[in-house]
Amino acid sequence: MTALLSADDVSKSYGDLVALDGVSLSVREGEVFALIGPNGAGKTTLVRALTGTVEPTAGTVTVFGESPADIDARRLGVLPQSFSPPDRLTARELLTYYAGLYDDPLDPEEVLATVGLRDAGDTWYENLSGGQQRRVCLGSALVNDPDLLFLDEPTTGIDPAGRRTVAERVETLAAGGTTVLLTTHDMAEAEALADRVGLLADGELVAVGTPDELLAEYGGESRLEIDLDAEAETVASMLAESGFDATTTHRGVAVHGIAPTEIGRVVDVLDAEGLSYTALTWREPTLEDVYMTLAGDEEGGIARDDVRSRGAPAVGGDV
Ligand SMILES: Nc1ncnc2c1ncn2[C@@H]1O[C@H](COP(=O)(O)OP(=O)(O)OP(=O)(O)O)[C@@H](O)[C@H]1O
Repeated sequence: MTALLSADDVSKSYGDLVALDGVSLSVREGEVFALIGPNGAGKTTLVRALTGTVEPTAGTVTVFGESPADIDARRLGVLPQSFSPPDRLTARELLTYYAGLYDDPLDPEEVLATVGLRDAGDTWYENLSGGQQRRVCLGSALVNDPDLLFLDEPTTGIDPAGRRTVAERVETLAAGGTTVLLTTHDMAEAEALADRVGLLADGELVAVGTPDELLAEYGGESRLEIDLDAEAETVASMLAESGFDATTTHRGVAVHGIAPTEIGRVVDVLDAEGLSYTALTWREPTLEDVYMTLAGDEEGGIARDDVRSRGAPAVGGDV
């Protein structure tokens, strides 16, 4: 498939601060691409470079094969991280206004319903809740039915049901051929929605791949988590004496490198030693584990230099 959006060795500095450091990335037509990474990693700066609102210090960006400055803005939908529409217009008036900027927009009523605001359509923007305001802003990015949609933290402040609505909308748009690049701190959202995920840290793209590829490479093993009343160190060493790879966690003990069929053997050891536990949970790796491995070094993840020496950033396909 064609690369609809690409960044080639893009860097951006603000004085001495390097916000982006040689980022290369391409997003294919119809793909949903999620950018994840810690606060200050450079996600918004990359979105702004891709949408042409920030001029890279070095490197090249192309959108629809052209420089962002030359493209037809009507083909883009952009939800910035912070966006302040006029306060004293209602949700309906705002979406009608934004629709009026385009030749062939979606019906504002339909967009209002899509973002779950039909009942609040006549409320001034300033009187909407934070999540409702975010929904209006999202609606404004959808109203021109864009070919390429940038969503910078679209679900921040939106409740779980609303997040599901947004996810369903993104899935519908992607199924209809819209290309979506989103940033998020919600790892479950990224894992569920994205065809590929890119992790930015300190301005560098540390890894790119499908969620499955990233999980296989950086997610670690499945594990059995045991919530304990007893002393975790004692339980971990007893399990270790029985040949299990057990480590302590904040809730008890985790047993690594076993198959689900071996859970009974662990329980046998606990029972034989008279150790009580409050819960046993089988845990498959998630994108949050990937994130902690790659970007959680301040919280105990591995150093990114180690990751680079293991062949990052791309774990599968092209970057
Ligand atoms: N206009 C600017 N002037 C100076 N520094 C900036 C500017 N915009 C961003 N930065 C800096 O660039 C770095 C990357 O910021 P950016 O907003 O891209 O991060 P982010 O990954 O989107 O963070 P968050 O998850 O908190 O939204 C930060 O250190 C930020 O302070």
